[in-house]
Amino acid sequence: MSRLVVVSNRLADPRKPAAGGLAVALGETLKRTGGVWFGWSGKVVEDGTPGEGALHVSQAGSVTLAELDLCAEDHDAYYRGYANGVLWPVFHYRLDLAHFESGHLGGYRRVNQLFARKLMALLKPDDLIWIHDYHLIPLAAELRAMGCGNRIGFFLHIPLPPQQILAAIPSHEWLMRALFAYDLVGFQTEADLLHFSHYVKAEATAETVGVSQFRAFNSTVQAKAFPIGIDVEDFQRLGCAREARETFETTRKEYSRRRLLIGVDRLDYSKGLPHRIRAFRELLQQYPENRHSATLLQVASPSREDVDAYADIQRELESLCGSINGDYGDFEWMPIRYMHRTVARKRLPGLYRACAVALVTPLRDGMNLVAKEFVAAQDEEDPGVLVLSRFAGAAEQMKEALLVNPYDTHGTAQAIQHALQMPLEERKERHAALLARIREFDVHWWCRSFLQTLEQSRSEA
Ligand SMILES: O=P(O)(O)OC[C@H]1O[C@H](O[C@H]2O[C@H](CO)[C@@H](O)[C@H](O)[C@H]2O)[C@H](O)[C@@H](O)[C@@H]1O
Ligand SMILES: O=c1ccn([C@@H]2O[C@H](COP(=O)(O)OP(=O)(O)O)[C@@H](O)[C@H]2O)c(=O)[nH]1
Repeated sequence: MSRLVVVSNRLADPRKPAAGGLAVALGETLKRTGGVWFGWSGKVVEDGTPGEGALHVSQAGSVTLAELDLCAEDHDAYYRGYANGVLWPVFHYRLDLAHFESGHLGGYRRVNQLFARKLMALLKPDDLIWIHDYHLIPLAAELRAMGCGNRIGFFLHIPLPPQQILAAIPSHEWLMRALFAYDLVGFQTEADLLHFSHYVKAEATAETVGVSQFRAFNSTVQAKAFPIGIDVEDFQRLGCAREARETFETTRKEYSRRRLLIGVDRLDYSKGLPHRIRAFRELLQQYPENRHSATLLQVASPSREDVDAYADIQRELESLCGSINGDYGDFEWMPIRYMHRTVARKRLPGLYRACAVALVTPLRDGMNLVAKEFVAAQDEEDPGVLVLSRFAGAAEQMKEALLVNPYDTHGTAQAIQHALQMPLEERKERHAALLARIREFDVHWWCRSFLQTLEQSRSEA
């Protein structure tokens, strides 16, 4: 069997807990398969030379970690400037937040070339290479230019927007052409795949070959949707451990007279946090019976704080929470408990289980693993209800949640009220259907089906 080489910007020791869906999912995948995990070390070297970086190789159980340092100039242009200042907002349909600067694109290309050079030195001819996410779209093209003949797959963890939005990126042709250096490109949803298909047909006169192959630029790439999942059993085991049980008990005790709602998100404008808070205010306004009983626990995990748009969203969120607590709260009850910190993963199952309703209401999200974790953590005899944005990738698979349009404040408030009032039988039915689906399409299904398809593209070739 081929060795698996996973490449992503963010990596984490798979033996330790991680925040952020990609690190969590890849850690769980690699713990099983073993192999190499190559990525940025998380270290930024002040005064380092652009295009250079030290590589640190270490062993973490069955996984070899290969971690690359980046100099401050490269990191700023590649991660903050291009990946999170252009690709993240545009791919989340937020052209208004994108800042196009040619220097950032230069840094993005330089870091992808550096990744390619350092990775080439570690590769064996039979390795199966799996590259992840928007930070590294051109990596396969750089590797090919250096003579790499291995099978290379790519998975995009974030949405792919419609052609007209993608085309606003000044270098969109170059970026999308780079996808044709892969053997297989995976998306989170059928909607993303459709956008890819429209784009390559309209902008690159691509032809479809067979069911899921696209031919353009003298290359053929296979493209398919592989919705990412979680390790349901592992998450449920985590829920039985001491820390999760303690969290459950203390939360239940502390809020014994309340109905709890939970939100767990990175503090990111794509997560729709201000919209959610406004819908919660509307709930208190329209359905006053919830005053003094409903409490929203909102975890907002710090993220990308050096990008301006993230500082803006933090200010907006904090001012909204403050104004609702000021308007509605009293000595006995505060409507919102807002935490600007990362909650340890081992505590999350207990927190989710203590809550009657989860609010997962992004304006746009690749998948959203929190939605799946909330379902996995519930007591099957008395489950909580998931209120889920129709614009999260998870909505394609999780139709038994209460699907909402987060831009519709009134409709979202109505759905929250429905969730709080839902009879036990209906909760159990919806939960059982959701649990069955996240079990069937778990993280191991995701990994297996992607890698089998990539392997098959090898035998076809
Ligand atoms: O690495 P950061 O800049 O700190 O950001 C954390 C990760 O955020 C994004 O996660 C996405 O992947 C999840 C798993 O597939 C998916 O459920 C979620 O909808 C996505 O937003 C990003 O794509 C990762 O690269 C980041 O590491
Ligand atoms: O305080 C926090 C916030 C998030 N997470 C984890 O980070 C991941 C977030 O993934 P998701 O797909 O929901 O969104 P992303 O942050 O990747 O966009 C989930 O596994 C969460 O359990 C965590 O452990 N602690």
